[in-house]
Amino acid sequence: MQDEIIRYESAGISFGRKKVLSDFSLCIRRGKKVLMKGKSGTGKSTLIKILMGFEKLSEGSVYYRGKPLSPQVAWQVRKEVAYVSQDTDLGEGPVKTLLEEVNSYRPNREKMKPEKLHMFMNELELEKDILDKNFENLSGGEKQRIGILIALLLERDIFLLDEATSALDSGLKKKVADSFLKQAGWTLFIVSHDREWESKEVEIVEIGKNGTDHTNS
Ligand SMILES: Nc1ncnc2c1ncn2[C@@H]1O[C@H](COP(=O)(O)OP(=O)(O)OP(=O)(O)O)[C@@H](O)[C@H]1O
Repeated sequence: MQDEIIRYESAGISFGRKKVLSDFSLCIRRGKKVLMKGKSGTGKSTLIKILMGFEKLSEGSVYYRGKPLSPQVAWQVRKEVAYVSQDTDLGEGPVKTLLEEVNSYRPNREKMKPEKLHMFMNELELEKDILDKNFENLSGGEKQRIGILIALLLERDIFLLDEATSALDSGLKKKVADSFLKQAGWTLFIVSHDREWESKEVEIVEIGKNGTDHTNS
C-alpha cells in the first residue's frame, strides 16, 4: 500500500536465550496514531529501536514505506522520522549550542526558525533562559521537553515517541499529547504508560507478557 509507513510482520525479539516478543504484526499507515502499551520488558522500546537500526529483529520482518529494513533504509528512517527516546541524553553544554548542533546536520539545515523555536518553547512551557543553561544540569522533565522540542523543530511528520512524556506533570503530559494528536497529517508511533495519550484519535495496541501478537492489518 502506498500510504503504509511502518509494518511489522510476525516479528520476534530475543536477547540470547531470552525471548522477549514473538509473532508481532502491526501496520501503521500515514496519519495514524498508534499507542503501544504493555508491561515493562515486553519489547516496546526495542521495536522502535529496530526501526532506527539500533537493534535487530530475531524473527520476522519490518518494513518502512514498504521496503524491508536494511542499513540503507534505516538511514532513510533517521532522515525522515523524528525520534524521542526514553531518556534524552544530549551530553553537556548550553542548550542553545546543542540545538545549533542538531541544526548543523545537513538534512535538517535551515529548519530552525527562531519564531518556531519560541512558539514550541511556549507550548512546552520552557522559559527562554533555559537556552543558556547546561543541558546536563536540567531536570528530567526539562531534558524530556528539550527532546520533544528538537523533534518538533525538525518539522518532520512521522514521530517515534518512546515514553516521551513520562517525566512531565499531568497537565503538561495532556498538553503535549493533545498538541501531537491534533495534527491530522502526522503519523505517530507512541510507547507510553501515560493515560493522557489515550484518546479517540489513537489506536491502542496491547503487547502481552510473553510477546503477543497483535494484528491489525
Ligand atoms: N541490548 C539488549 N541486550 C539485552 N537485553 C536487552 C537489550 N535491550 C533490551 N533488552 C531486554 O529486553 C527486554 C525488553 O526491553 P524493552 O526496553 O524493549 O522493553 P519495554 O517494553 O520498552 O519496557 P519498559 O516499558 O520498561 O520501557 C527487557 O527485559 C530488556 O532488559
